[in-house]
Amino acid sequence: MSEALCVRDLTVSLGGRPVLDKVDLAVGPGETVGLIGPNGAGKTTLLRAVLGLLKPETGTVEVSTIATSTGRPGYVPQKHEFTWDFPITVHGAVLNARARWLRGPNRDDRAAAADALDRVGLTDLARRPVGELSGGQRQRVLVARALARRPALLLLDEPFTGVDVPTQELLTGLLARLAADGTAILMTTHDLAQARATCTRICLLNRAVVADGPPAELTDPDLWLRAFGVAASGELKALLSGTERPQ
Ligand SMILES: Nc1ncnc2c1ncn2[C@@H]1O[C@H](COP(=O)(O)OP(=O)(O)OP(=O)(O)O)[C@@H](O)[C@H]1O
Repeated sequence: MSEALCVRDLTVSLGGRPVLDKVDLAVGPGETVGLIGPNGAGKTTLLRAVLGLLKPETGTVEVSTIATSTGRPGYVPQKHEFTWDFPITVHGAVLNARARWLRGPNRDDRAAAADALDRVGLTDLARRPVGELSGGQRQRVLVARALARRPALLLLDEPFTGVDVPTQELLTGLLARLAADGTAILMTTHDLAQARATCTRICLLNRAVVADGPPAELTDPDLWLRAFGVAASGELKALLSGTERPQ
């Protein structure tokens, strides 16, 4: 398999209700795919299914073995999913992402943690307890934890939510460098401008895949009507096509 991730015909139900319906999605090395859809569309569920945390009703999820050199894809969850009041430093939280059952960290683990902290600009805060960090700093800890595993497939759940402009720029540059180095990236976002700036492809999801293609090609109002139940506004289309907002 040449794709880092290949999802085929994936159907998932939660609490007896269908949440994903026959989803097909592939992400190749070096691609950055934005998963966009309304609240409740199934974006997080799709990431969780890729991580093997949910059992599909039908369909398959294949993650290339190259993409799992450390066992699983890298995963950046939403900030509220991490226990921030746990008494651990930034360095400890990142090193911990490489923890193995019944063995302490080795030299490679320490080097990977130091490199991940450096990439997200947190080296100076390495000794700070995670509970004392701001929202944007916490987001960077979560990214560093994922990067410490040196994944070839990186999944991010709304990485740009609640972060300031410098942190957005840091993350955008970091994702671009990772993609240039061949990392396959799949991220959910509600930030269309950020998606256009960051993603080589956008997958419009509303339980099923409504469209999948380069951002500039997804300007058909009907696609947005089907994905969000609203017509694509001039602003939305301008954002996606990279043109100025119409007056
Ligand atoms: N554990 C669960 N049990 C039952 N239903 C669930 C469970 N988790 C999620 N759902 C439902 O599945 C649907 C998809 O949820 P999901 O979190 O994947 O959406 P999302 O696209 O990530 O939404 P958002 O943009 O709001 O984060 C929602 O209707 C949600 O209520």
